[in-house]
Amino acid sequence: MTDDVLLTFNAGSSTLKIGVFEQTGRHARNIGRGKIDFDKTPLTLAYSIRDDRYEKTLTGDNAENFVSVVSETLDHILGHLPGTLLAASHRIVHGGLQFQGPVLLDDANIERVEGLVPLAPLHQPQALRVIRSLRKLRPDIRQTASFDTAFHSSQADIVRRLAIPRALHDDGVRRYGFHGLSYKYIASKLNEIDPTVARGKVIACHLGSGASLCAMENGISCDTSMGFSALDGIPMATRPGWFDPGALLYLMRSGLHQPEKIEDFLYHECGLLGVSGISGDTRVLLQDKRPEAAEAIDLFCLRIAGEIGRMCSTVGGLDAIVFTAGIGENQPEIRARVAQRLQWLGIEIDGDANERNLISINATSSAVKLFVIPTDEEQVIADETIGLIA
Ligand SMILES: Nc1ncnc2c1ncn2[C@@H]1O[C@H](COP(=O)(O)OP(=O)(O)O)[C@@H](O)[C@H]1O
Ligand SMILES: CC(=O)OP(=O)(O)O
Ligand SMILES: [Mg+2]
Repeated sequence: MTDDVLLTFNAGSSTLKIGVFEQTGRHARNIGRGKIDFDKTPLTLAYSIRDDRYEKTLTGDNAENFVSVVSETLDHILGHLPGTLLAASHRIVHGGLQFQGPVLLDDANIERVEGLVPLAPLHQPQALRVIRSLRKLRPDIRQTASFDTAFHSSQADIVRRLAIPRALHDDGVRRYGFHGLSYKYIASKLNEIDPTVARGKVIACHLGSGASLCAMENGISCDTSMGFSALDGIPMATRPGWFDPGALLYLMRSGLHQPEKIEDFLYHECGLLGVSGISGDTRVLLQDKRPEAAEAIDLFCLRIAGEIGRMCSTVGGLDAIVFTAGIGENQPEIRARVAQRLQWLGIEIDGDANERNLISINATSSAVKLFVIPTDEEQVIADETIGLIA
């Protein structure tokens, strides 16, 4: 029997990922994971704790009756927890200027998080609906928040500045950057794997359906590819990455008027899906023989390599590249193509190690080390929570 158990919630656009952790001193140890996939019907909660696996069909509905989804999920998991619940902790994408580290979610902080919805209109509400439902169902459960933007608050003011009038920057129109919980995990894991390299200049590539890059020095964020919103930077599954605002003005004059339509276009119709016309999933595109599929992958790799080049100039060099998240951890072909485009930096990949998804994938002669490190945002949320309430 464990005394204190933590639940983490990572609410994405199509999934709710759940982590179960036990507190061991000042650390959180993972003992379970679960997921609800909102694209699948009937809605099913699948999770495991230690060696036991559970699956439960939910009667609640993603859109209509979300409180009931949370209620059923909570009842089920609480029934199988090997201890008492210390806190329910959430990944929140946007912390704005206010949140630079984890916080307790009291009513005032929930209001502040709510106030940031316009900055992350597709991500923030996903976490908030879980938080609000839990608050309603079980106000006695302590809730905490860990922010994606917080890790980047170390960046120099000039890196965070957009070239627009100063007053707008002061009002918060600036580059924030995201996927910070993932980068924090990568920085700490790299420090275990290769402490010398971790003290140097490292570019981590978080390549999931949302994708970004982060340049770090001594484990501290110095630059990142996402900016004011999670639309900026490199192309993603269905988002374009940097996209000339002049082209957007042109589209608006040509009939794309309503903000909701523009938002839907930018978040759901561009990126790999838009370029290929086939899919936003690299697994599908790499199997497809049509030239549009190959072109989408090629553009993705070109833009990743280009962004790495730009960031080398921010930190003044490069010691290692780390690949992570769904694509970074599982797609050797994409890692190989990015590395090939960076041969001018003295980068050489070890083809065999790369194919096998090993942790270290550079050739011994490579001027830059290359790593594949599976990310774990839930672990960071759990560790931050223990630090917060200790
Ligand atoms: N097992 C896998 N093998 C190859 N590619 C994968 C695998 N899993 C995911 N991917 C790729 O990663 C993407 C999803 O990454 P993930 O990090 O899970 O995204 P997110 O957390 O943003 O939903 C998929 O669209 C696909 O391109
Ligand atoms: C910030 C962001 O893009 O997150 P995700 O990758 O979960 O969509
Ligand atoms: Mg993700």
